[in-house]
Amino acid sequence: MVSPLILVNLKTYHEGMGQNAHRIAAAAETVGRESGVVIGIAPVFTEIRPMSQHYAIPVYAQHIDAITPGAHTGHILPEEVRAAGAHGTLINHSERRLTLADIDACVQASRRLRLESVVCTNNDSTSAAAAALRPDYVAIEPPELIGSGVSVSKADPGIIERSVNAVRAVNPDVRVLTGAGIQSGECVKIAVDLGTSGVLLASSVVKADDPEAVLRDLVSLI
Ligand SMILES: O=C[C@H](O)COP(=O)(O)O
Repeated sequence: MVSPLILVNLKTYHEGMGQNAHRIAAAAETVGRESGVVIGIAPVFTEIRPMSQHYAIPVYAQHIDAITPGAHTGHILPEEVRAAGAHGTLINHSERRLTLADIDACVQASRRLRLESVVCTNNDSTSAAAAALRPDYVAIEPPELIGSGVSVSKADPGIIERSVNAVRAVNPDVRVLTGAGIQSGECVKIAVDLGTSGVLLASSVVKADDPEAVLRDLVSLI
C-alpha cells in the first residue's frame, strides 16, 4: 500500500520563520524516515531550492502561475519551480484562488514537467470539477475551518466522505487529501479511514513549540 501523504504548508508565517522552516523540514525528514510516512513541506518560493537540496523530503511550491516562458513579470514560472527541485505544487489554494482555465493550465504544466499536482477545493462539487482535470491529488479544505484550530475530520467528516465519493466517480485515479485544522493523529486517522490519501495542514505544525512532537503524533495512528 502507498504511504499516506502528510503535506505541511508553511504559508507565509514569518515570525522566526527562516530558522523554524528548517527546523520543521529536519523534523519532517526524521519522523518520515522513522515512521515510513511521507511528510512533504511547502515552503515559501525562495526556500524551495535550499530545502530540496538539504532534506530527503518532497518539497512542494505553494502556487504556480499558468504561464509559459516569456515576457511576464512577477509571476511564478512552473519550469523554475521544477528546476529549483520541487517535487510538486499546490494549485488553487484557498488563499491563492485561480480561474478554472488557469487551474487546468497549471495541472497540464505540472504533468508536462513531472511535478505532482495538488488542486485545492472548497466543497464536493469543486472537488468533482477538479478531478475532471486529472491532477495527482484533490485537497478538500472547508475555508471556514482553515487556521481555526477546529479539525475538518471532527467538525465536518461528511464533506470528506462526499468529496472522496465525488472524486472517485469522476476519476478513481485521483487521490484525495483533506485539510483545515488538522492537528493530531486522530484527525489523520479519521481522514484516512474516510478514504483520503492523507492530509494538508499548516498551523498545528508551523506554530508549535515542538513541531517534531506534533509530527510524531500526526503519524502515530496510520
Ligand atoms: O494549506 C493548509 C491549509 O490551509 C490548512 O491550514 P491549517 O492547518 O492552519 O488549518
